[in-house]
Amino acid sequence: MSAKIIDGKQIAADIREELTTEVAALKEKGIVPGLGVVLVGADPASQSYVTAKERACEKIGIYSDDNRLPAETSQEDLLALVNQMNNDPKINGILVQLPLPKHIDEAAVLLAIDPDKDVDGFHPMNVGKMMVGEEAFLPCTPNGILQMLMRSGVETSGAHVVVVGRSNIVGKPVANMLLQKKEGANATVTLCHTRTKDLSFHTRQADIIIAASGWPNTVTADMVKEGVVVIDVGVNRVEDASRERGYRLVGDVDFEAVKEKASMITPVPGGVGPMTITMLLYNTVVSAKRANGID
Ligand SMILES: Nc1nc(=O)c2c([nH]1)NC[C@@H]1CN(c3ccc(C(=O)N[C@@H](CCC(=O)O)C(=O)O)cc3)C=[N+]21
Repeated sequence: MSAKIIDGKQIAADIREELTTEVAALKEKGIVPGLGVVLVGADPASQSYVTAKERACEKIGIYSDDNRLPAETSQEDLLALVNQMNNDPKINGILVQLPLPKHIDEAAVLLAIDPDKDVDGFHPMNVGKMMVGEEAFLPCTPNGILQMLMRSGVETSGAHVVVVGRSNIVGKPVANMLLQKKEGANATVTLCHTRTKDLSFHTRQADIIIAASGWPNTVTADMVKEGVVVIDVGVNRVEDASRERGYRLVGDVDFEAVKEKASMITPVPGGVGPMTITMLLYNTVVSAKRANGID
């Protein structure tokens, strides 16, 4: 039997509709949520993500301040811009697109963002709060994954979740969030990575697999049990001359084969990606409300 496809685009559209209503109500009170976006350099994938984020802001009524800086921008200049946004009352959220050029210390930049405007949830203050289960801005991709599971009726409580990939922006935080003692989490979590011995031993035990390795075909059909729920976080560009853009997007999972064994699976594109952007909008609206003493 073929898996039910979890439609990330549709779930994202549902949440964006809720947010649009909320933003309109804020506008009545004279409040316009604002997002400051910073992109350093001209990486094509980063450019397309940032453009998608700005378009999404515009669509739901969030003001976005677009800052595209040359790759040679100094760390000092970048920190000055972050500081300026920290002090700008029109800006409720700050997003510095990662990765940054090698000459810039990423950790120093993330640390410079006001934790109350850190809508990416990457500041160590928010990472720490998330870890201990305190209220914090939650990172967008992991939070999008939890929302997708919840809204698709997937039971995480007591489920064995196997996460593949230990990045700071997906693997580590999603593992942490799923083991929190709260609704929509309460999972038993195994976190696998490049040094894991016998990856398929682990993935075959999984009720839910979250693939965030950054490589196509990391998870193949022989590595999963019948009925597994598969969340594919990968966004890999593979050359494809038949496409207008010259490439197509594939995830980290062998979708066509795995979907024959899974009970539910997310596609790429149209899965986790649209959820990531939506949770960024969500955090920005929450931040604007907090800044104005609402909630
Ligand atoms: N500070 C920071 N915050 C991030 O949230 C962040 C980042 N840096 N660096 C890179 C990753 C990656 N990321 C994606 C966002 C949207 C899609 C997305 O919308 N993808 C569409 C397809 C987009 C396309 O066609 O290219 C989809 O999967 O359907 C994917 C990936 C955010 N990231």
